[in-house]
Amino acid sequence: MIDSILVLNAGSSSIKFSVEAPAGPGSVRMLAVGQIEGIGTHVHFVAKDADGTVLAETRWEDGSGPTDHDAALHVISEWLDGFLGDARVLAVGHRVVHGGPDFSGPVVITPGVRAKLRELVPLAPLHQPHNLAPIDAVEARYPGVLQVACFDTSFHRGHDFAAEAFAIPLKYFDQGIRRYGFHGLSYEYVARRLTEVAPDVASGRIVVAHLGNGASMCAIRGGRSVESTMGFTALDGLAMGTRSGQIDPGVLLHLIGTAGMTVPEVTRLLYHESGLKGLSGISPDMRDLERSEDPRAARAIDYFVHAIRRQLGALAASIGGLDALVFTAGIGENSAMVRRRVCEGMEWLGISLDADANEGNAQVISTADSAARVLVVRTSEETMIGLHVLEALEQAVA
Ligand SMILES: Nc1ncnc2c1ncn2[C@@H]1O[C@H](COP(=O)(O)OP(=O)(O)O)[C@@H](O)[C@H]1O
Ligand SMILES: CC(=O)OP(=O)(O)O
Ligand SMILES: [Mg+2]
Repeated sequence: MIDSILVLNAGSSSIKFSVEAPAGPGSVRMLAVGQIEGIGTHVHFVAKDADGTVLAETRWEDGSGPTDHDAALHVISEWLDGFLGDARVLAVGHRVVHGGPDFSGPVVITPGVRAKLRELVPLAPLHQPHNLAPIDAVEARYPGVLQVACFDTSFHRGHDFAAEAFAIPLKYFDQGIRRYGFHGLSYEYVARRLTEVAPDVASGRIVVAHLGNGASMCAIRGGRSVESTMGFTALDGLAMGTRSGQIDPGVLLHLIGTAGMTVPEVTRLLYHESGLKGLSGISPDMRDLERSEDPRAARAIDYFVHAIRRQLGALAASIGGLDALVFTAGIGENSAMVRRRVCEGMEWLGISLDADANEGNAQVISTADSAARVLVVRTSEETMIGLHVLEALEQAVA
């Protein structure tokens, strides 16, 4: 087995991983990739090799599978132990959702860094604890190995003040109460992929819709992030699997002030009980809602699509038009229905969808004469993390 870089990516409903081999300066070769997805709903483990051949797969339909991130990490570690055999683990890269004001790029994890990342747990309760737990597990399994944290927030640093600030007194901005934006590793990867799959528009005005269990959108111009729908936390913007997305802060004042709810209760409401799950009363999982004939499922999807369309208009305004719209992540890559409904009636923005290409999950799903290109790009936060880790390894030996 080849000396490898291990990548771990804990999302809100999944843990994804990959094993990458350094393949010369600035490039990695994927040896294996896998995930446990559907934590909390239909939990499913799969690992594949570079050709997509399934190396291992388990579906637990009877509720006996891992029910939380800790248990999911255990399943993945056991599989990785067998896969890696006696290979040397050169370094481990972790997705860490919140980098706060201090981390604007990947960082080698030291006890001091680890402590700072722990302080950010309240700002990303669905992610940060699950991003940090594997750091300790890896240190116990491979003592002293180089570990690198790669942040969802980094790609968005450098936004203009108007896109980064809240209109509250400036001292709060200075205290770090800003719009950080998330899913940055995914957007960074998609921006790079566009230079390969759509080089003529890659440096233009792009809106990327990362629609997974967590969902956000990003306006990109000249390959750089200009604006994100997510803010101080990964609660803002679009409605998500279990998160509310944008909400009038007056609602929170009412719930806490007049209705007497506690902060932990409101936290639970906004992070765990809202979004598609809260609106439908059925499931946070888009696949369940697409299958359901319950009108509440249809209304939850209506809300999800409406929020995306509204943000698409807003983000196109912030970059002065639209050269390409890109769909990515679990829903964006797989739900032709959501993509179709987002694009319907968007001719005013230059979008003309090719219905057959969309149904067939093609890479380009706009018509040949569409003024704005519409694409489906499979994201890989893991590849982006692998590349960042490789840079850190090269710096460590330089
Ligand atoms: N074939 C599919 N059709 C519709 N939705 C899908 C499909 N496959 C996955 N999804 C949705 O993708 C979401 C999970 O996306 P993912 O990017 O893996 O999430 P995470 O935010 O945990 O990383 C779920 O809502 C799931 O229903
Ligand atoms: C930031 C975020 O919401 O991530 P995920 O979509 O992986 O839950
Ligand atoms: Mg994700």
